[in-house]
Amino acid sequence: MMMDYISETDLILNNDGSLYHINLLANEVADTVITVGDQDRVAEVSKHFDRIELKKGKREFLTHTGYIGNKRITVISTGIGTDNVDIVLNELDAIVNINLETRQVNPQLRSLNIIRIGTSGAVQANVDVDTMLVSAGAIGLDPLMHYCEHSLTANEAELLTAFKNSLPSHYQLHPYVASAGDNLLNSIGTGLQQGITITAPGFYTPQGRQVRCKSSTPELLNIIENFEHKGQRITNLEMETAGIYGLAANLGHQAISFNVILANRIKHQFSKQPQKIMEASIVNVLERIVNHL
Ligand SMILES: O=P(O)(O)O[C@H]1O[C@H](CO)[C@@H](O)[C@H]1O
Ligand SMILES: O=c1cc[nH]c(=O)[nH]1
Repeated sequence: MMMDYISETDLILNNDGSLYHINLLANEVADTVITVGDQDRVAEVSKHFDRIELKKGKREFLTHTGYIGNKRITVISTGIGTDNVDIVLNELDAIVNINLETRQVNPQLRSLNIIRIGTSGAVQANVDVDTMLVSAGAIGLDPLMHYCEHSLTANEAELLTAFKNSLPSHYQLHPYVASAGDNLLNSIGTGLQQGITITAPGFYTPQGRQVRCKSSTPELLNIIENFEHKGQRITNLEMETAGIYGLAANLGHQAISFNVILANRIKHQFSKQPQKIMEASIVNVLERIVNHL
């Protein structure tokens, strides 16, 4: 009997042997993977490649793999939210760490560098619109990591307890904590403003926005702005980082999230030049990858 056989319904392959959603084969993923939310941002990244060897896509998951000099890079869109992060990270991991013919985990595991370039809203007055911020850690208010075994460092556990204690007891929120990969934080993440990022399971009421839906957590933004733990503050809100950090750690990959700050929620400001600041941020992150990875 084969050991640890992963069944046809646990890991679904297309007829060409590619992964069900992301539609990629084993040799089509580089060790350096940039994730972006927006499909249109994939080409905004790959236009800086010297050579593109692959363009493939299915649903919101568009992938370009290519080279800058000798550095092979994959850029893939996740779409919005950690439900999509679950798909992209599990399928990327399956491509590099599972033999798709025998359906067994490879004896030698590959560790990817997973680098998010996304947009975000600041929750501190001193985090300016049109700047870029690295998430040293993330607090997930989405449910993803509650379905995956994960252990916490002492610092992560303390942060989680402190954040839980800051929430009113009637809030139905179940936070988790995950951190950036140390190797990436200390290489391509240096020299930029850093902070704690909250990953929300939505853009409107889950991020404290008041439009027509009446919020059941009206103090949330204020609590987030004023939360402090050992001199650390929550800096920004978005919708993928905690899931990427949690799953990457669980699967043995390194991850880092670069947040392009388009909104300042405290000052009620929104960028007047989102494309321009995203373009500059992409160039900045690609230079960091080429020079330090
Ligand atoms: O710009 P992206 O990468 O999509 O990231 C942010 O923007 C989307 C919301 O507008 C969410 O996905 C959020 O995380
Ligand atoms: O405020 C913002 C801006 C971008 N993305 C988010 O999720 N929130």
